[in-house]
This record gives sequence, structure tokens and C-alpha cells, in this order.
Amino acid sequence: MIKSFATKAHKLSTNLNLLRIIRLIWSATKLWTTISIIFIMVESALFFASLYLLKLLIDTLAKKEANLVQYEDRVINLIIFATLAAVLCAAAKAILGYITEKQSGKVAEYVDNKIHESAINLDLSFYESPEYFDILKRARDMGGDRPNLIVFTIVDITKNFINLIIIGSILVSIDWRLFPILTLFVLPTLWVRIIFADSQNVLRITQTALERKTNYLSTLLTSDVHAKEVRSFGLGEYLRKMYSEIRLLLLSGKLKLSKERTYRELVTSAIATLGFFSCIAYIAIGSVRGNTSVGDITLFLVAFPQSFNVIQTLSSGISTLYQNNIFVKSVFELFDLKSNLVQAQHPLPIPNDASIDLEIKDLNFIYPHAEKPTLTDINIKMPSGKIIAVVGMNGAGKSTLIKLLCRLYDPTSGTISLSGTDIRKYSIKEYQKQICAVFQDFGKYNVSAADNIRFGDIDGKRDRIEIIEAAKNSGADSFIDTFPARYDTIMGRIFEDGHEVSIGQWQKLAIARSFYSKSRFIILDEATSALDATAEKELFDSFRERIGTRSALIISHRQSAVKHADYIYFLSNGTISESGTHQELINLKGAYYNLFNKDLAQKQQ
Ligand SMILES: Nc1ncnc2c1ncn2[C@@H]1O[C@H](COP(=O)(O)OP(=O)(O)OP(=O)(O)O)[C@@H](O)[C@H]1O
Repeated sequence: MIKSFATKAHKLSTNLNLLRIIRLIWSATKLWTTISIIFIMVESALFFASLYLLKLLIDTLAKKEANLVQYEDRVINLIIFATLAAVLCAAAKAILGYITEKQSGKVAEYVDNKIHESAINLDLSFYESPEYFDILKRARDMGGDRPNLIVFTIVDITKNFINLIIIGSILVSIDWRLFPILTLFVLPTLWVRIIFADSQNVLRITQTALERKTNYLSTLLTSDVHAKEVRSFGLGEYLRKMYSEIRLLLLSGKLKLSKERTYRELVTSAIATLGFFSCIAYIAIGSVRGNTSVGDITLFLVAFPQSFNVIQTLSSGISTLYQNNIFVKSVFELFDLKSNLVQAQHPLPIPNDASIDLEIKDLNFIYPHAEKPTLTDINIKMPSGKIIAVVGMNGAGKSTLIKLLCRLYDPTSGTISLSGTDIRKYSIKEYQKQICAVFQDFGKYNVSAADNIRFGDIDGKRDRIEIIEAAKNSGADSFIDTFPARYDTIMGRIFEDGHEVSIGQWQKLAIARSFYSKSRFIILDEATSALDATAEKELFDSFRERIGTRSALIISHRQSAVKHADYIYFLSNGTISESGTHQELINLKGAYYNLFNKDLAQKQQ
């Protein structure tokens, strides 16, 4: 048992990240941590003073003095000081409670901020990895009340540790054997608690994926996004049953562990109580035999239950800290994750000249954890001021190409260059500012129509004229103008006073956002799929005027969207199989010709 305890203790110290937790608390709030340390000291000093004064009082009472007046004064003074120390100790304890609350609020805010900062800075590949979502879930579970709990527990442990030394020294002064005996009897409780905290952590790790699944099912059952399909396909009952079954499975795992823990704690608590009464018996026998003074017995009766309490609280504090360690660990794991995109050490400035082009050369790309490449031998030129189009069947790799152009991923081999320089030599943020993409799953922001557009250039000044101009260019102005609050109308139905708009109207807002951006390249990935035929025709017939001097890349399954492009690439199974102008590709009578309906293409010739 001792060996096992030692191993556990070693694991505890290495696993606990204690130093790192303390550093985190210190970084979050130096001021409140300093005040908290001061008050811990003050409270402990007052606690010691009140006990010591009580001891002096008992000793004085035990030895009556001849001078009664002096004797009485002495007793009264000791009572006053002991009371004062006890009152001040209680006051310090109450103030420390407030300070800890303040301190833990700051820590919670700091942890939340750091979690969000890490989540923003990690590259897209993390958002396509289940392991990352598990870490993120556990780290986010650290939010809420958990930082509070950890700060409170650390404060409590520190306080109780100091109190233990104080009470321990008092007990040693009565009889040196008391303290080790008591500690020895309480150790099994601590051991059991740590073992089970450890098992609980293992259980939490193994249950994270299932917990995420229940969260997902709950979202399906309750979110507005899925409400229509859940009803029309009658999925509600099926999903609810699935949710309940997983919750039951999770609960049974927790209950099994809890049952075992309760049984073992019953045994170890009995051992601790046995220790407590053994010490009392030892002192009582000493008293009967005249070996222990009345003062010592009284002091023992005051200090001993307190010490028992302190040791128990200390052991439960340590196990609470250990239990929460899994969340702390996940937070640190998240903080330690590094983006796979390597930032240039000395980034080059983005060229300022009017003509700026993008070129993809001999590019190959394989997704992390994927078995085969998604893109092979890609060569594409995006000259300044030109419109190019990429066409291909579902799954050909078009969106993947966009992710690479936006530097959300880096190519496995080959290069993407901006004005002849590999884009990895620029700062990621500055490069990404040059490209504005409207993705297939574009964002629908429940903010005002104006802000939906302004998000295209969040760092720029709020220019209402430019926002209206962008809305006109995308065709969004026609529906925004029908709202009484026009550009100040909140989009979507999540918040009060919000106006839901159609998918096509959301798409027009997203396109307006890209027009409003200051990027020199606009990418539309199936960004007009929900636009009506007239709106789409209007947009693309005068697309060149609408984008000004910028270059554009259009991905679409519709001929009307791509036929005006200066150059078209046909992507097939991750490679470019055809390229040329619309007319050249029609004449070729290959995959492009076949994709866009032979008859229609023939009519157009
Ligand atoms: N994160 C990912 N990890 C692994 N494979 C992926 C990932 N994302 C996409 N793929 C795979 O890459 C291939 C190309 O996907 P991509 O989304 O680029 O196709 P697409 O041409 O845009 O298709 P669509 O026309 O349907 O939008 C698909 O086979 C897809 O399964």
C-alpha cells in the first residue's frame, strides 16, 4: 500500500501541473493573488493567536496566583485578546472569501480569453479533427465554475496546510505521538480519494467523445437549423432515444465508479475515526494516570477535533484539485497546441503595385490523416484583373483548392506564389487580407445588415456609402431597402427584432461582404447557388465592373456563372484535365462540354 501510495503521490505531483496552475493564476491577477496571500497569512496568524491565547488562559487558570486582583486582570485580558483574535480571524476569513471570489472571477475571465485566443489562432486542420474537439470540449468545460473551484481549493489547501502546521505543533507540544498517529489513520482516506479522482479522470477522457455525441444529438433536437428536417422526416423520437441511450451508458459508468468509491470511503472513514478515538483514549488514559495536565487535556479537546477537521478538509481539497486536473490539463493541452502553418520569421511586405497575380505551381495536397492525395499536379494562373473559373464534378477538389489559396492549409508539395514570391514568405494575416472567399457554407451573422457587409473589412473605417455600394453590387440592396430600419435591421431570427431572410438573400449579403473587403482577389465558391436565374445573370453579366480592378476566381456548376471567365480550368479527380476559354472548351467537346449539357452548348456555338 505504501509503495502504491508513493507511486500515486509521485503521479499526483507530476500530473497535477500545480506550478503551472499557480503561474496561470498569477498571470491572471497579480493584485488579487497578492491580497489573497496576505489575507491567508493574516487569517492563519489570527487562528494561531486565538489558540495560543486560549492555551495561555488554560495554563493561567490551572495555576492560581496569590495576588487575586492581578490574577483576575490577567485572566480577563487573556479572554479579551483571545476573543479579539477569534473575531478578527472570522472577519479575515469572510474577507478572504470575497477576495477569492474576485480572484477566481479574474482567473475565469483569463482562462476564457486564452481558450478563445487559442481557438482563433489554430489553423483549419484542427477543426477537422475529432481529437481536437475532445480537447476543446474538456477545455471549455473548464469554463463556468471550475476556475472558481480550483482557486478556492488552492486557497483552502494553503490555508489548511498552514493551520495544520500550527495545530500540529500544538499537538506535538502535548504529546509528539498524537500528530503522526492521527495523520497515519487519515492517510487511507486521502489515498482512496486520489485513486478515485484518477479513475474519474480516466473515465472522463474515455467518455468525452460520447459526451460530445450527446451534445450533438441535443443540438439536432433543439436547434432552429435542424427543426424543419427533424419534423418533416419525423426524426425527433429516433434521435431522442439515441440521446437517452448514450446518456444512460455514460451515467452507468459514473455510477459504477461512485458505488465503488462509496464502499472504500466507508472503510477508510472508519479507519480515520478509529484513529481519532485512539488518540482520545490515549490522552484519557494519560489523564487518569495523572500523566497529562488539565491544561493539556483542555487544549487537546480544543485543538484535536480541529486538526482532524483540517486534515480531512486538506485531503478532500487535494482530491478535488486532482479531480479537476483533467480539465486543467486539457486547458494546458489546448494552450500548447501549435498551428501547423508556419509563420515566416521575417515576413516580406505584400507588394503594393497595381498588378498583382497568384500562381499555383506543381501543387500536390493530401489532407492530414487522409490516405490519398486530394489534389495532384495543379498548375493555375490567376493574372491581375482577370476572372478565372474552376469547374468540376462533386468531390473533384475545388473547395480544397480554395482552402489552399486562402492559406488555411499549406500544400504538401509545390507552391502558391503571390507576385512571384511563395506565399509562405508573407505574414499569414497580411496574405489572408489579400483574399476574400465566399465559401459554400458562408457565415450567416445575426447582426445588422450593415455589419454583415462590414465584416468584410472589420479593421477599416465604418463607411456607410461603401457598404451601400457593395450591397448594390451584389443585389442585396433591393431587399435591405424594404426593411423599415434598412441597413440597421438585424438579420436572422435568433435575437429579438431580427428579420429572417431567404438563403438567396443571405448569399447576396455574403457576396456584398466580399465586395466590401479591400482584398485584391475575390473567390466565390458556389456563392450564387441560391440566387434566382435573373439575379445570377445580372451579377455575372456585369461581374467585371462590379469587382473593379480586382481579380476573381469563380467556382460554379452553372454555365451562366463561368462562361464570362477569361480562363477556365476543369478539375477532375484532383487534377486539371482541361483548360481554356469557354469557347475553346466547348469546341474541345470533352468533360466541360459534357458537364454543361451538350445540347445547350451546341445551341450557344
Ligand atoms: N478535411 C478533409 N479531410 C479529408 N478529406 C477531405 C476533407 N475535406 C474534403 N475532403 C475530401 O477531398 C475531396 C475533395 O473535396 P472538395 O470539398 O474539395 O470537393 P469539391 O470539388 O469542392 O466538391 P463539391 O462540388 O461537392 O463542393 C473529397 O473526396 C472529400 O472527401
